[in-house]
Amino acid sequence: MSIYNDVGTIKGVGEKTRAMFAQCGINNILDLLLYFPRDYEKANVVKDDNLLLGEMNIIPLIALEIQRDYRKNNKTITTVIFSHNNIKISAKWFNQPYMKNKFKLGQKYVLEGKIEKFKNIIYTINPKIVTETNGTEQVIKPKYHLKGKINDNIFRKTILQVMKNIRIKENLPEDLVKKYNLCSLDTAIRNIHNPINETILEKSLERLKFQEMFTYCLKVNILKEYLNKSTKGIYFNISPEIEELKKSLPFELTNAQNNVLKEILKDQQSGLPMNRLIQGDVGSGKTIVAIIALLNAVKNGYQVAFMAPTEILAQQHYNEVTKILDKFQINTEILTSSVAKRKKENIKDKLAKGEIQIIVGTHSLIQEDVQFKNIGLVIVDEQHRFGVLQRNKLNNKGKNIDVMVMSATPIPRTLSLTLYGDLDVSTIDQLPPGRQKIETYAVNRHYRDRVYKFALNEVKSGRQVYIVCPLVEKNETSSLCSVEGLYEELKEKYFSGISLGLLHGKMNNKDKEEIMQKYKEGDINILICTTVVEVGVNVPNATLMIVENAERYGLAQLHQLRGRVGRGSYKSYCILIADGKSEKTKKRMDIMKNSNDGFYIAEEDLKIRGSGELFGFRQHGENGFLISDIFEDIDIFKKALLESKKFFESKEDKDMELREKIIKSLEETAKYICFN
Ligand SMILES: Nc1ncnc2c1ncn2[C@@H]1O[C@H](COP(=O)(O)OP(=O)(O)OP(=O)(O)O)[C@@H](O)[C@H]1O
Repeated sequence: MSIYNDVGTIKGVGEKTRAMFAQCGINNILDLLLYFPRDYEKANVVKDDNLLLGEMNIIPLIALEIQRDYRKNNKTITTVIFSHNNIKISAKWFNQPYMKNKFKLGQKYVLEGKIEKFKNIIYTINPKIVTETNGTEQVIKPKYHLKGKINDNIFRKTILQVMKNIRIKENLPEDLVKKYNLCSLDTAIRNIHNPINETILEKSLERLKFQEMFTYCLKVNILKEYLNKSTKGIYFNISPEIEELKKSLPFELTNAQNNVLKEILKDQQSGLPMNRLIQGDVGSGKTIVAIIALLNAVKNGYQVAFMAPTEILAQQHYNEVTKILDKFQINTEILTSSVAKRKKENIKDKLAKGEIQIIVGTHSLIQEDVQFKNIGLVIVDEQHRFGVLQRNKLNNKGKNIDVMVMSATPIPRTLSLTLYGDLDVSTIDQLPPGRQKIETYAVNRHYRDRVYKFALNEVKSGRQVYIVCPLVEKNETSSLCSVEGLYEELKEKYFSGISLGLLHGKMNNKDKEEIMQKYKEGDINILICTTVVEVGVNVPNATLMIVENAERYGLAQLHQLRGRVGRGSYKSYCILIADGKSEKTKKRMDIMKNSNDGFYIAEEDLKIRGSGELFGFRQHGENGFLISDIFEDIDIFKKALLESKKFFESKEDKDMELREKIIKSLEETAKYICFN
């Protein structure tokens, strides 16, 4: 069995299942193996008296009594009483009357369920019947982030089938595996999908994270060297239109903006390819600096591409570019997935002929078959993604073009030096004048009434409000707030007669844009949304940001969210509704209350997180890493960085062929883990 075989070749995977896998982007066995779980469900295996209240337990029982069904709140409730070591456990099923037929009095069973206690009654709701427990002390089941009809069971079965027939070869240098006491790649991949116990699971995660970060650092090194070698770039003149543009702005650039601009223009005049990261705190005014760089490249006769991480931001950048550069008569277009097919073809055609000078789009601009006549500068607005691979691809679009990366997330200096090790870094370390401190409060759920009344007052004074929730739809099994649930709850109770808008990632792009546009124009007063608004959205009239379940977010993310207000001259507020009672949550909320400085917050965030939080799963590939979180796994990252440097340097005098082999193997698998 080869890892590049189609999933359809796996025993038990027919056409239908194959199509289901394809919906999740899984086409071959490698895709399947690298589709890591988003979380694990753990259950304690009860032997004698080690029953854990409030936890999932797998527990052997004897059926004592089958009670008659009854109805409550429109639900049929089925109850069977069991005993375990003389403890009575009442198992209840909702709307599953057939469950009682599965038991015979006096017989032994094994059930899996969360065991709770109310007064003197020990009970479990909707437990499952378990057939095997493998004799272990704990059962750990992976949970996957799956789309469409496929479920965890089908996924697990298929993975187990593959594991029977595959051996994964070690591919890290032997001395590294030994030095850090890492488990083998084979063990890691097997246990990530089918953990024997928690210790091995943690070792497996550690190994894969190390590998992912080691590979990442290696790529940064390779890219850096490549960029250093490709010395010939484009020579740009300083166009007189820059001064004209600056004069036409309704504000003066800050010193920090001017300094960064100088660095950019120096790069442009140097005749060497620019590879620069522009960092700045939220609202520091990165966009205008980018637009000036665009203008200069265009006035030197080159085409430019401006890429944003989301469609909303691409649209916003497009509006800003066309507005600010209006009088310079530059042909500017936007290319995103919501552009109609014919128009898209037309734009691509014009780009290839050089008839469009500025193209704004999402990151997919580089994936698509977009050809340029003479591209000279690419600006990448990178959000939280550290896309070395993507940046590498840019080099295929033109010979030694200038690349400018804008990062909207303040990153601790220690990290940015390595994450963006292939780039020169400029920092806009000053906010435009007149910005007021955003007053920040952290409250618990009991203050919600006051918070919403406060929101109402803001709206009555003509301002606008954001309310951010972690979920899109209501989920009966979760106490987290959802966009749809909150909308239902608030629309009559607090906000009747007020225009509310909903915005989340499950909406199609056209609807998202429409809502955002309405909000910008002030037709929507309160926007209830998920973190799709997180980065870069600019609505100066918005003055209140409410974050529900604030304990769920990282500090960098909260800071980004808060940065959506205080963008105009009005006094602005951020209210974090956090229910976590832990010391850590309290500390985190305090940092938010006491500081508005993104770089300081990022450093503090890093300190609090520390190591040992190996379960920091992100959605599949969200920030460019499949399994690692650069903040939470900082300790592993440091080791990987050190070793990658040594590894790279030890290969210094080796020939280019070897280098290219490494790059090729990294890019072919393109998912950080290479099998051989
Ligand atoms: N020097 C300045 N003086 C006054 N206002 C400015 C200045 N520079 C930019 N602005 C304005 O500040 C606002 C924020 O700028 P911009 O959207 O570029 O921020 P940003 O750095 O991209 O922040 P974020 O990362 O939050 O998107 C915009 O409304 C912009 O017009």
